[in-house]
Amino acid sequence: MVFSSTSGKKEIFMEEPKKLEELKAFDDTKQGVKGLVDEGIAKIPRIFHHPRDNFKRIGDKDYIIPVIDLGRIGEDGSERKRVVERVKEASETWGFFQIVNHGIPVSTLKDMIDGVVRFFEQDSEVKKNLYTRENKPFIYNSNYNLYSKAPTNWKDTFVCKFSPNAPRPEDLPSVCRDILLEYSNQVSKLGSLLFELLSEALGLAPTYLDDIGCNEGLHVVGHYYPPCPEPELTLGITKHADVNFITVLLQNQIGGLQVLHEDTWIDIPPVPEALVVNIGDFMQIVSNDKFKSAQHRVLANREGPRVSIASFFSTGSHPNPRIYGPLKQLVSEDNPAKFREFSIPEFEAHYKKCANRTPPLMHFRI
Ligand SMILES: O=C(O)CCC(=O)C(=O)O
Ligand SMILES: [Fe+2]
Repeated sequence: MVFSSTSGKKEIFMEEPKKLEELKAFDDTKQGVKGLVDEGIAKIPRIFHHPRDNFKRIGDKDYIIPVIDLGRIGEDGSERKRVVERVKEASETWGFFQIVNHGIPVSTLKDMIDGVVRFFEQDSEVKKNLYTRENKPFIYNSNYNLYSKAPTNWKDTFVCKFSPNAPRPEDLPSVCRDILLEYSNQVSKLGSLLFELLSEALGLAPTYLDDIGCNEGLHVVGHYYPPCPEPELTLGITKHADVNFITVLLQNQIGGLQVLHEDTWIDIPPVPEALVVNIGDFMQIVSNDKFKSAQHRVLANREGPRVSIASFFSTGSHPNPRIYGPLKQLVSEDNPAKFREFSIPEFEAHYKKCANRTPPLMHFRI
């Protein structure tokens, strides 16, 4: 499962509701936001207008979010301890950190970004044939929740589902098939290491989170944010939290990603060769609020395209008999469970019905 949720607070999305016919006309082009930019529009359509918020903004190339070097953790026990401590602190404070020397070769990172660019910049008549809102192993469209009340984002996206069921190679587009297979393989190994470090950061055995199925689902999502003629009117991705265990994000050099921390938007600037890791709602729930699933967003940009690849680690899909809730080891009389337990089918039913109004963190909170 991969989901994301917008804030649970009541938000005024637009002065007037989005008009179905405008959404449909945009969807029917099958050319996404990139198609609008290719046409040379100078003003963005109304469906992309977002409300402003009143949060402060700091950052602009300040490296506030920790950058953690994973380089020597295999060789040196005391180095591993220090890394686990930093992962713990970042997960508790920010819900976000960056990692360097993470084991994925720089050439693979570069090839993956190039592969996403190749996909979105291929011949539009060929790409059009892949545009879909059906549940397939590889889904390309613009705004998976286009027809919801949420504002429309200035981006196009593909989702590729790698596990629990691996796609057949022929399900993947040939322009980026090889690198998608290579990158997913590498990021999956990195995910296992991150779950070990996060387990240790919670004071658990290294395999604990893996054993409870946090690492069974992997979706690799390619985002393409075309340059925007009126970036102050819209967003690349509206404020949301990720509804999974963790996300590993590769971004190109354009920037725009921000995390909301105590009513302030903080930039997460691109660091060469680094990957961004963020905690999702499920991790906040199993950690009983110790780790934070932080709200984040992406600004639209005059420069571009911004390209990012988000790898979502989550539970596998049906049948998953496990019950999720705060881990028994992390609750006590003094620190009682802050969420009630739920099954995945129960979670999915809730999500389908009203995720955008009540994110799971609020719905399952005691
Ligand atoms: O593109 C980015 O930097 C963020 C993507 C993101 O937040 C998401 O896919 O959930
Ligand atoms: Fe996200």
